[in-house]
Amino acid sequence: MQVGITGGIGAGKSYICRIFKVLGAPIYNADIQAKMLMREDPKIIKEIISVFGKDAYLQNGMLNRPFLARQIFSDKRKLETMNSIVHPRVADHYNDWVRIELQIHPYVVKEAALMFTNGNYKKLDKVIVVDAPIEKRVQRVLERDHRPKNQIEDIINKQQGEEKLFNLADIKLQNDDSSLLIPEIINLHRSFSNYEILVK
Ligand SMILES: CC(C)(COP(=O)(O)OP(=O)(O)OC[C@H]1O[C@@H](n2cnc3c(N)ncnc32)[C@H](O)[C@@H]1O)[C@@H](O)C(=O)NCCC(=O)NCCS
Ligand SMILES: Nc1ncnc2c1ncn2[C@@H]1O[C@H](COP(=O)(O)OP(=O)(O)OP(=O)(O)O)[C@@H](O)[C@H]1O
Repeated sequence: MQVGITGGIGAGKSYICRIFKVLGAPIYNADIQAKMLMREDPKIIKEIISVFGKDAYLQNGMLNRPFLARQIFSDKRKLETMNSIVHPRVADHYNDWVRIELQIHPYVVKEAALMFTNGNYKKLDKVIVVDAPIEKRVQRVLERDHRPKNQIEDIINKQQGEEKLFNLADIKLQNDDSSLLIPEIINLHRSFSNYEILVK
């Protein structure tokens, strides 16, 4: 079974994935894997340099994340170009990963900020949307990242199309401290672990 976890910036996707991980589920973090491919895949590196210039990488070959973040989160066209370079490769990489993981685990969790606008949710058996009040999300990201507040607002703006489709999710988790998350996640873990048996 393939479970997706999505939600806007700072909603708590990674926080919830850490709990699924403790319960034994393999987690695919699309943000992290995208960065790995952007650093290691020669074809992607070439395309990124041709669009964004040599400043896209630091001298040691690492991604120049603040530079790229300034470029793509303030310019819709550049964001779309970046998506078209990176997302197809992430999709292939995820497909290779999931084939192996599902041989040994009853379910996997894919964490990604984008899942509905690109149609990826259709390949997943269940999708969880994590949500929290906007002020809380901004506050969490201000504490987590060294990111200017206006960039957080830009990102929220760029993710609006995705948020409009959150009603397509199967499960909604409110991560606003108003309810206990861990028992809810343990229940989901139990039902996902038995999903194939119940469906068959
Ligand atoms: C520009 C980059 C290098 C900035 O890295 P940085 O560590 O500063 O930010 P981080 O990756 O944590 O992203 C910040 C927030 O923006 C969101 N975000 C990242 N990429 C996108 C995107 N293409 N569309 C919408 N939201 C995005 C993240 O989910 C997160 O909420 C990085 O975000 C990136 O490479 N993005 C493009 C690749 C991509 O689409 N990744 C998302 C998963 S496929
Ligand atoms: N319920 C919670 N209690 C305490 N801290 C939390 C909770 N949920 C999230 N956080 C913290 O808030 C910050 C943002 O959460 P997290 O990184 O999981 O969000 P995200 O949805 O994965 O964000 P992004 O889209 O930016 O990757 C993190 O520092 C995380 O540890």
